[in-house]
Amino acid sequence: MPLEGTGLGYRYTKEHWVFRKLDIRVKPGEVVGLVGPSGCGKSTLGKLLAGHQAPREGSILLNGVPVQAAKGMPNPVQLVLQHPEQAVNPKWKLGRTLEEAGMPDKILLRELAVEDAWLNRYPNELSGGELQRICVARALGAVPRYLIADEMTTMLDAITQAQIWYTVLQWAKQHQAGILAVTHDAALAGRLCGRILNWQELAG
Ligand SMILES: Nc1ncnc2c1ncn2[C@@H]1O[C@H](COP(=O)(O)OP(=O)(O)OP(=O)(O)O)[C@@H](O)[C@H]1O
Repeated sequence: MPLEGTGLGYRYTKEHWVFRKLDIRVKPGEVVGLVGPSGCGKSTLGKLLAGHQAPREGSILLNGVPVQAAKGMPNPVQLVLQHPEQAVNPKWKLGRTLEEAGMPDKILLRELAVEDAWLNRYPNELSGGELQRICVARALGAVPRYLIADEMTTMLDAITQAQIWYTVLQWAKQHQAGILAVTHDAALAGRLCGRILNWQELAG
């Protein structure tokens, strides 16, 4: 069940293509790092792969068919962003946010050190690291085939970063899910990933 982008092109304005003719393939169970300079288009690519934006050119296929969620089901390609406060509804208590994609099981919540009391709070009542644990729980609770982790732990302290990645990698292994980790941190990518893609090679 590979996730495959072929001949991808995207532009925000008429004049400027962020990238064109980009090919990328991630296999089930693979942990792939994507590194490249600021502004080159990594986050844009992540949004395309997760279906948040449609490519202007090219196709994105999951197991040979266009990526789409079955009716009433969460997207099989989940995206976790760097800033969790931008990814949740500020007016919803976090229990509601978590339930939206299907309540993650208790073991996963415990492994991510999500406390029950947080579910009864609003996003602005948690720290960035606590809120990011909720966002990771929500993404994995959707039981995705692929996780796009876009600078997922960049803003967090080293211990929280390590805890979150440990849980995510264990989960991915158990579920044979693929991961694309977008990061500036080549050392982190080296520790986590079985394969590293350099933007320059990818975008030609
Ligand atoms: N909504 C938008 N409207 C116009 N241009 C945008 C928009 N979002 C991103 N861009 C531009 O598209 C290019 C790629 O942005 P993107 O966020 O994908 O890069 P990135 O590689 O993820 O960068 P960084 O590593 O700094 O997060 C940049 O030149 C950026 O300014």
